[in-house]
Amino acid sequence: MAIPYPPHFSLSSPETPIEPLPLTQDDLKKIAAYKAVDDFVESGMVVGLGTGSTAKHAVDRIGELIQKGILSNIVCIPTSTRTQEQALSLQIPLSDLDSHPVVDLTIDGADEVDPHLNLVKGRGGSLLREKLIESASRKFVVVVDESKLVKYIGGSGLAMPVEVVPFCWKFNARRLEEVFGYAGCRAQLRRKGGGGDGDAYVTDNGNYIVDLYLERAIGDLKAASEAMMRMSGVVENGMFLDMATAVIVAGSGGITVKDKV
Ligand SMILES: O=C[C@H](O)[C@H](O)[C@H](O)COP(=O)(O)O
Repeated sequence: MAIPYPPHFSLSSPETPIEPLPLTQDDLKKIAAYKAVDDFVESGMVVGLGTGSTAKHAVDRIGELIQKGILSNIVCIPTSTRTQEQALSLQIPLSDLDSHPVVDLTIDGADEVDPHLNLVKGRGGSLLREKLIESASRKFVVVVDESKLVKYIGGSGLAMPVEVVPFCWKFNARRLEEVFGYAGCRAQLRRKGGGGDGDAYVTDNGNYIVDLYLERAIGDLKAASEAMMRMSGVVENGMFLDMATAVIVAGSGGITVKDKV
């Protein structure tokens, strides 16, 4: 059941009642991200910082609570250079997995969430560092607006990202199309600016991304993920299976928290 929004997201007050404006998608992202920080982050923790337009709000909130002295003795591990820059600008103390191999909690967004809390991630290009840090996390809390909920992985019809080495990327793109031909797979190199003829988009790790577009369900997700990871030159894939411990969904009717069962 959805929980109504907390008071600090209220758009009106008894003193100054106003006609509530409809919440934008970014408002919903912020609501989910703030709830995750307020409910899960505690002083003394090692916290993984996700990447993307939803995770950005969580990083802002952590920075704010540190500045106010509400959170202390925290060290954070960013999942991308973009998040690292944001955290540095907020004076959030940073570390990495080499120094802190066990992470208490990571908060991150997702591109798709299925009913079993399996995820697609990486449309922002940060899947490899995200999977590394989220796999090392005791808790992995996902924050999304309701548009990210899908019936099955790939069900949005949008990209399923696969990070590949630049060397012979076309060969690997063709192999991915062949292996997932039964799901009507089309593989496309991600390019800067999203156009069809620009330079290849390059990840923080110097790799390329091949986006898979599926016409039908890919079937056994674990088998599909393993099939990708068996290909030389495939570095990581955007399916995050059985990793999320909780998903916070903000929708027009309120916040829903889905826990892993
Ligand atoms: O690489 C990017 C990440 O996996 C993001 O967490 C994911 O793409 C969701 O991003 P957003 O919150 O901007 O929709």
